[in-house]
Amino acid sequence: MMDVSGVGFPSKVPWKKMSAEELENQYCPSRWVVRLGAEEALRTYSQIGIEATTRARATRKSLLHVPYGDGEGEKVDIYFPDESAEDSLPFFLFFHGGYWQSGSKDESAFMVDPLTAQGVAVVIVAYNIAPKGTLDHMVDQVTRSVAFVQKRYPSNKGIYLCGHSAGAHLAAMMLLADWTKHGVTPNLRGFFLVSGVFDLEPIVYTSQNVALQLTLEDAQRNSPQLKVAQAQPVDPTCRVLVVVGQFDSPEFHRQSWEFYQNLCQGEWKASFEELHDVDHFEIVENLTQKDNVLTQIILKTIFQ
Ligand SMILES: N[C@@H](CC(=O)c1ccccc1NC=O)C(=O)O
Repeated sequence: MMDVSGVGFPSKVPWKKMSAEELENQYCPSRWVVRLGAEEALRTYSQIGIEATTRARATRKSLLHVPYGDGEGEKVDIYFPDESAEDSLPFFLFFHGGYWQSGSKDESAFMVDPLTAQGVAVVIVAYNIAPKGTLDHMVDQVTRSVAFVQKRYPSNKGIYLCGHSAGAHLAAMMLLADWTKHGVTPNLRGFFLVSGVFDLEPIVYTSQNVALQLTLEDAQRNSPQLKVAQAQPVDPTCRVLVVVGQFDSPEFHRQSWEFYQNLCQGEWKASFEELHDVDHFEIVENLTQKDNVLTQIILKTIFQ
């Protein structure tokens, strides 16, 4: 493909100069894991997620499989701190990753233990992954899940959205949501966008698109990167934290950094963190631990 940036300048879209093989590699997070082989990394991630979910369901007060809509699969699990009023709490919503085609709420309750221990209600959101769901449908589902939490807990002490990888994309789309058609403006106080993808165009040219079937137009319509600098925050004090792991691929680093820069061009109260010594999966696995840096950043943001 042609480099449109001019001779001697690094391209603003380096992926357009990559071979198909290199692009595939850049967008396959498990291949960048250094501590384990790719398959073992994926297995470990899923095992830690399942263990954390089993523990959360056994030890925390919870409401499981609560419908946020009429569609099959439109369910959330809500985990509460012990002995607290259910409604006047900060609510932390988590959207799992898996390239919009794998993962589920039933293996994604990573952060329930350390956050509920500090008085935060945690909501793990399910959405219809591909090929059942299209990306437009997932974005609509996630929007309705956020509106549902606000309607059910109107005296909440803030709604915080966190997503990982593809889930970070879905969370980022909420920066652009039009709440008027949902009859409620959620009390959004913070976003934690962990190892996300914000410009979906390169995904169209990878094997991830076999299940997703994104056209270029679908990808552009669903790319917060192209829109966020022009979007108006509902609440200008709402924090947006963009986080990437040291061992995430260069393309994942570029996606996070450029999204952060676009947030700064708009009126968002954004910050950027590269987390030392973690890969695409450890960055979330470590949220099971209370003394982990990202867990602490999340708690400080909620209780600042
Ligand atoms: N097939 C992908 C899996 C993957 O990307 C992934 C798996 C679990 C949670 C997040 C992921 N990435 C983005 O959503 C890989 O091998 O890295």
